[in-house]
Amino acid sequence: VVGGSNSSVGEWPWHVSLHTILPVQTHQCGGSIISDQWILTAAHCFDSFPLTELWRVYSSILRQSEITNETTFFKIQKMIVHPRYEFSESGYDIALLKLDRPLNFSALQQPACLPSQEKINTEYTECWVTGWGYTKERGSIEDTLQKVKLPMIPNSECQSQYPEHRIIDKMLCAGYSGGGKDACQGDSGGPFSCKFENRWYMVGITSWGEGCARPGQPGVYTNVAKFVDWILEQTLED
Ligand SMILES: COC(=O)c1cc(NC(=O)c2cccc(O)c2C)c2cc(C(=N)N)ccc2c1
Repeated sequence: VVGGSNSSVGEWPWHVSLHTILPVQTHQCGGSIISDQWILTAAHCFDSFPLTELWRVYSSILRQSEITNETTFFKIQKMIVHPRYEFSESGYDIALLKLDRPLNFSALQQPACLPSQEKINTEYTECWVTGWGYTKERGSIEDTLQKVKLPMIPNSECQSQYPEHRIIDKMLCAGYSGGGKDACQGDSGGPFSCKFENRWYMVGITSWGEGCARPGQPGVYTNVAKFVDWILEQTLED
């Protein structure tokens, strides 16, 4: 996250850290708890690491330095990448991870609400992106979970800022025209969370952007409301 600040303990209890263990263990992506056994994240996180055995899921983490060999983690029992995903910029950048065992909800690990289909995104005025990703384009993974408040941008305006891309209705955009605040590499898969009537909704999944925090190059997110049917089909079936 560029231009953000440190989160505090339990501020984003649905935000999890996804690590790969080879060649060395590292944080790769964020994810969000949506039920006691399912994590929502970005499909592009698995482009280079498609094997479930390579991944570990850490919940109730504020700092990456909390993670040691003794820290408990979840393994991935099942990985479902959206069938229409090809690469971030073409959309459908969404995946579901079934954990090897249910997690116990607590103040430090609990789900955010899935948005309702009809709730149009323009109603959200209090949205934040969070993550352990880079704080600048040529950056590195942050120790403390960062947060930054971002305004949503109408897709028409976002499309005009990305003339070489197709900004589809299954994407949403957020950021300041002057840049300076944005998600970045390493924040992928994490939540774009919006508070509405005293509840937090998982409105977006951090997906892509041209560089990070550049003026006129907003962040692009998977529009979760457009995938709620798919999410329920895949997770209630089990
Ligand atoms: C693998 O890339 C990502 O996962 C990756 C690459 C990005 N964009 C880049 O152009 C970039 C950023 C930093 C370093 C870098 O080399 C690149 C290409 C990303 C940009 C944003 C955003 N601005 N909201 C969010 C997630 C990104 C994830």
